Order: sequence, then C-alpha cells, then structure tokens
Amino acid sequence: MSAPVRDALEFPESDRVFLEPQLPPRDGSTPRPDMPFTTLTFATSLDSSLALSPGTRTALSGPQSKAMTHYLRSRHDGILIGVGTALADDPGLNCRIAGVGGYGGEGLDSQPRPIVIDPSLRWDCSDDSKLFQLCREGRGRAPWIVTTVHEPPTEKDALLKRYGGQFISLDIPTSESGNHQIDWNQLLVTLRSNGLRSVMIEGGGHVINSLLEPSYMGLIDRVIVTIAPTWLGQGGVVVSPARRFDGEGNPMSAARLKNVQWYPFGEDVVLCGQVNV
Ligand SMILES: NC(=O)C1=CN([C@@H]2O[C@H](COP(=O)(O)OP(=O)(O)OC[C@H]3O[C@@H](n4cnc5c(N)ncnc54)[C@H](O)[C@@H]3O)[C@@H](O)[C@H]2O)C=CC1
Ligand SMILES: Nc1nc(O)c(N)c(N[C@@H]2O[C@H](COP(=O)(O)O)[C@@H](O)[C@H]2O)n1
Repeated sequence: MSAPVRDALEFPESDRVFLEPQLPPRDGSTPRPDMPFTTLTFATSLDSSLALSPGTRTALSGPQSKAMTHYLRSRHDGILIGVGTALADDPGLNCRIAGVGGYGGEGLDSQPRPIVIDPSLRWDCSDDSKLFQLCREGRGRAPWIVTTVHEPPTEKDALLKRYGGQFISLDIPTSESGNHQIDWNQLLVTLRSNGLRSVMIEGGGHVINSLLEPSYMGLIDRVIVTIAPTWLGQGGVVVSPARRFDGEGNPMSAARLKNVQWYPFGEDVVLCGQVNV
C-alpha cells in the first residue's frame, strides 16, 4: 500500500457518482463553443452568508463537503474569485484531492488555474502569498489576474511570469460612476480563448450577486451550493441578488433553480441545479 500524501483529501468513488451529471463533460466539449462550461459554487450559512464579515475568512464546509469542493476543483480548468476574496482569504485555490498533481499525481495534473478579477489592481500579491507558496511546492498553478489596467507594475508582472501566471488586461468602457465593471460575457469568452474549457466561480458576494443578474444568468451552466447548518448572523457577506419586478412593478423572486438535486454530506447538504432563465 502506498504511503498517504501530506495534506491530501479523500473523496470516495461512491460520492463521485451523483456529481457526474453536474460536471463539465470529460471530453472537454462546452455548451457554447466560445465559452467555458461555467459552474457557480460556494458554501453558505442558513442565513445566506458566505463569511462573518467582508475581509474575514470563514470556514463553513465540513470535511466531506470540503473534499467535494476539491473534487470539483479537479474537474475544472479554472477557478475564479473576486479581489475581495483574494484580499480576505489569501487563498490557495489549488486542488488537494489525493492523486492529483502535487498530491501523489504527476506534475500539475488536474490542478485548476486560479483566476482573480482585480480591475484596479488592489491585490498586493507577493512571493509570500499562499498561491505562490503552492507553486514553489509544485502543488498549484500561478494565477491569471484579470484587470482593466493596461500596464501593470513591472515587478508584479515579472513575479507572475516567473511562476507561469499572467495579467489579462481587458478593454472596458468606464461607467459614469467611474466603476470598472467587467462584462461576464467578455470575460468568459476571453478565458475560453486562453484555453480554459471549464471554470468554477467560487465567489465572493459581489461576484455571485452580479452573476445572478438577469443579463448573466444564462451563462451559468450549473449551481452547486454547500449549505452548512449554522446561522452566521447579521453583518455577513450575503448572497442576495438584486430583486426583479414584473410588468406591473410587483416584486418577483430574483432567481430560481430547476432540475434540483440534494445530497447530504456529513452535517452539510449540497444543492445542485440549473438557473431557470
Ligand atoms: N463561503 C464561500 O464559499 C466563499 C466565501 N467567500 C468570502 O466572500 C468574501 C468576499 O466577498 P466580496 O467582498 O463580495 O468580494 P468578491 O470576492 O466578490 O470581490 C469583489 C470585487 O471583485 C471585483 N469584481 C468582481 N466582479 C467584477 C466584475 N464583473 N467587474 C469588475 N470587477 C469585479 C471588484 O473589484 C469587486 O469589488 C470574503 O470574506 C470571502 O471569505 C468568498 C468565496 C467563497
Ligand atoms: N467550499 C467552501 N467552503 C468554505 O467553508 C469556504 N470558506 C470556501 N471558501 C472558498 O475557498 C477558498 C479558500 O480556498 P483554499 O482552501 O485556500 O484553497 C476561499 O478563497 C473561497 O473562494 N469554500
């Protein structure tokens, strides 16, 4: 019997069966030719919070659902977060399932590409960032940072390139408020043209709520949510997309899932579905 690999997570074969219909096809095909298969996935409390407060890293998933999330990471080419999450969590964004590259497997096999949306370059990533530590250990890929800045600082550019990452600069019109809001269609097309066939979007609140706006809902192929049996209380980072109104101005629900399936994982439950557009 081979020795256990340091920090590796186990996700049993029996638990993989139910997830298969929810996952990007193994042949790499995509529902739309110019975009990746896109999964929206996160862990939430009973009061729809992702974290105790903006800027705080909060563990919600139990061990089994955490292993499930890492299995999802192994099945996607990319894993995307907003800069708020990068600043709060200093995340690793690698896959720690036993058998993938760096955890008993070859090279960086099945390690997803981390993608950070950072329009005005607020994330001061350095050599000490968790992501780069994992790169040095051969346990994760270097990030792609999506920005609207056209000439990123030379030393950051060099740092990223040293580990095999890159800045991706997008041209976007600046709104009247001065906001650099990136269009999700443009972003996903760009990721596909950079070779990614599947992307899982993990958060945080701003990212999830904006993707659940009516104009973007059709881009999400699957939603996979871990629900933990806890209330985080008021003041958290909440998933609560903007409300919609019918033709007479009456409020309607913001979004709803169809083809829903539930699976218990330890004390958590995992909800899978498709956005009903
Ligand atoms: N429980 C869970 O599964 C997760 C929890 N989190 C938590 O969420 C919190 C962070 O959430 P937020 O503060 O809402 O930050 P966020 O991670 O959603 O990032 C928001 C920022 O990203 C940029 N951004 C995102 N979408 C953009 C777009 N379309 N165009 C231009 N810029 C865009 C903007 O600069 C925006 O201010 C953290 O506390 C983190 O721990 C984050 C991910 C998953
Ligand atoms: N699935 C899940 N459960 C939780 O309880 C979480 N807090 C998160 N957060 C997301 O995972 C990232 C951390 O990843 P690493 O463990 O550092 O690789 C974090 O940044 C959020 O995107 N997810």
